[in-house]
Amino acid sequence: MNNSRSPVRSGQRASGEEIVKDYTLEPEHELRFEVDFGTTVKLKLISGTAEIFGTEIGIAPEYEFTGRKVAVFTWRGTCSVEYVATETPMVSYLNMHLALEQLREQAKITNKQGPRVLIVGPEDVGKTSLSKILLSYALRQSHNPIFIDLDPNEGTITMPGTLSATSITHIIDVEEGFGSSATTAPSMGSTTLPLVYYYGYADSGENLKLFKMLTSQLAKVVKARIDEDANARVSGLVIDTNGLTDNTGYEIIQHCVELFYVNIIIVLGHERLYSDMDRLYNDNNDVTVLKLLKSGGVVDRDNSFRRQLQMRKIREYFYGTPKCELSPYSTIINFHDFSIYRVGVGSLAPSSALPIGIDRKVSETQLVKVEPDDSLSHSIVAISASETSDEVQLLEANILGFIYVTEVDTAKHKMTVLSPCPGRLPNQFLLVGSFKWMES
Ligand SMILES: Nc1ncnc2c1ncn2[C@@H]1O[C@H](COP(=O)(O)OP(=O)(O)OP(=O)(O)O)[C@@H](O)[C@H]1O
Repeated sequence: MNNSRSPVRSGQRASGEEIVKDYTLEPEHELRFEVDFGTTVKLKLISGTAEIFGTEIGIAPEYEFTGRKVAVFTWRGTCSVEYVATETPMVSYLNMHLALEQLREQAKITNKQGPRVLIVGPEDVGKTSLSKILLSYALRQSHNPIFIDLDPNEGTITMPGTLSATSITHIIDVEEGFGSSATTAPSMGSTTLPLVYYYGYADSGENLKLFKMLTSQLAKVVKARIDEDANARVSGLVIDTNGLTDNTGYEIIQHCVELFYVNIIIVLGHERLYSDMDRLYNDNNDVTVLKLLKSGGVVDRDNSFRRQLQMRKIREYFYGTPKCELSPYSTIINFHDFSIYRVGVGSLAPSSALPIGIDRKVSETQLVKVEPDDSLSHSIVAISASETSDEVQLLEANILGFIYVTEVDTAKHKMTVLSPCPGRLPNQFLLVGSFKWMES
């Protein structure tokens, strides 16, 4: 087989019928394919080298994809939609990585912090994919950057609705994404990663005050980790965000730049955002604003596809993936052993439901105690690490894990919940957000 080309075989199974297709990729070409939920595409590299969002794929294994949009790229050298693309921005992404590596080498010499990269842009421009590429390339060069996921929509690391940080110490799995690589990262020093906060909303601007509060907490812990871990300090940070192109988005970007001492802002696929950021940081010598092209392969995902992605992520938390199945435990818990809270305005009854003359002033970060009833059924509930019921502590505490409320029995004051581990829940303080899931 010609070493400068990478033949790839893909097979799609729809209603039991298997179609096998062979593709030969020229150097710097990309095979792109979209797989619907309920359909499976298997992919096998026959010879040569290829990668998926920065992670190299092997020749022997067969990779399976469902509900995914994928690009197989080869330097040397399919599906409901598939094609071979000759124009990809991968060379500019590689150059970006090389520039970051130079900054890491400089940081080693000066014993300073490596690059702190913030990736911004509108929805569906490939921000998460670029994060994966930059992180995977850094890992291949024995660096372990910290990945900060500030996109609560998908819950790239654990659950939708979360804000998290993890150290990248394992390759990012091409089938499972960050999930397994992030949660198997070893903890180092006193600052354990992955670190997860429960924000409870899908959009970072939905409860801006809470978002800022949680990201500030996250930044404190990341800073502590960087202070005690020289490799993390040199490797730097890659921060992924969700679509931030309006005024609230600009506020979030500036907040993140300050919090994480960001020195490189990468704007993907949005001219106006680039020129606004460039103007904003023009006088700031510490921050460089760069623009990179959006890959032609990035696909818009409609609300229904995004919802399916969220549901899959929740399912995977409890039941694992085909490669690593988990068996969650169903447990009955008493109402009086737990305190359940909701955060913010959206959780409250309308003012018209309050007694006449009672005024209600609710802050976006006010906690409201929830008395369990049927409305709690099918909710995803986070177990807080807080040691007390103090409002600030509860809001600022990280998350120990999640449970799913299967059923609420108000007569017996009991709830049936699904938990990833057997035995008692690790804490009595629970937080409920806006995410519901129907176990099927
Ligand atoms: N080069 C490519 N070829 C094919 N599909 C791609 C390519 N790059 C990204 N995608 C797919 O496009 C979709 C959107 O990409 P991605 O999640 O990286 O965008 P995003 O900007 O992070 O989105 P969000 O708005 O959720 O933050 C994903 O399903 C991803 O797998």
